Amino acid sequence: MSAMIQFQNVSKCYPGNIVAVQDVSLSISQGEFVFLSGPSGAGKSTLLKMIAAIERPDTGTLTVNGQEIGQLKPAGIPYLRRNLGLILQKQNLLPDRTILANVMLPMLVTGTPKDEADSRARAALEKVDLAHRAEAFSPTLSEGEQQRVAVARAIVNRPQIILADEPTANLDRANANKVIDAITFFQSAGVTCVISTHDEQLFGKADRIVFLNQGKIDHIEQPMNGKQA
Ligand SMILES: Nc1ncnc2c1ncn2[C@@H]1O[C@H](COP(=O)(O)OP(=O)(O)OP(=O)(O)O)[C@@H](O)[C@H]1O
Repeated sequence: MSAMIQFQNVSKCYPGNIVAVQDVSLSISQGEFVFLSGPSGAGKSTLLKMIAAIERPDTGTLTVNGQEIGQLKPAGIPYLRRNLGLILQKQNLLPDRTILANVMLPMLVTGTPKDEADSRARAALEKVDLAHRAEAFSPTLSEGEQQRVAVARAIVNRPQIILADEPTANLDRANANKVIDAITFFQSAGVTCVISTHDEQLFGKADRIVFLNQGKIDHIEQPMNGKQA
């Protein structure tokens, strides 16, 4: 399978000489489900931010869907992001719009006709088991339900890649599983998923778990066959 995301000897420092990522080489195939794990400060969020071109590598090359992030011109960023579904710990749902309107928003921004946006948003809410709350406002939803809305919002534009930064932090087991199961549903349809997590109980659901420590890859596990790479 072709590489959807390829880090080659990538390093990244923040101002003040803070080394966040050090010489990381990692190839993620199209349709793969990868968890990034490791202690706080290990560099998980920084890797995700570089894939989304929120940060750029200082050295090395990072290629996402055929585009080299370090060479990306400002005009190329919306195109890259159009193919990414981002799920963050805090979802930033608009509190004064319905759940349906929140999920429709990314499609309306990219010019999808309203009727189509409406039906695709309802279908996405169905997938995260929230179709019955379409007309509700986000402050009336539990944190777990809001996170599932964020999953629906991230996938409505049919991205090729889903990036999630600790999407199950602060959720109880049942809600954490629902969030991951919703993401897994889209991954089974061929979407590449890269998710940072501390939650070891989720590890069995991934193709690979990349353990980071102090900005470097410590080791990689493949839970399906128990092999260590
Ligand atoms: N904007 C920033 N400016 C300066 N330093 C930063 C910035 N963002 C992250 N860092 C530092 O870079 C290192 C890697 O941080 P990063 O957020 O990637 O780690 P993480 O593995 O995602 O941690 P956590 O599990 O706590 O979210 C840390 O030392 C962090 O303090």
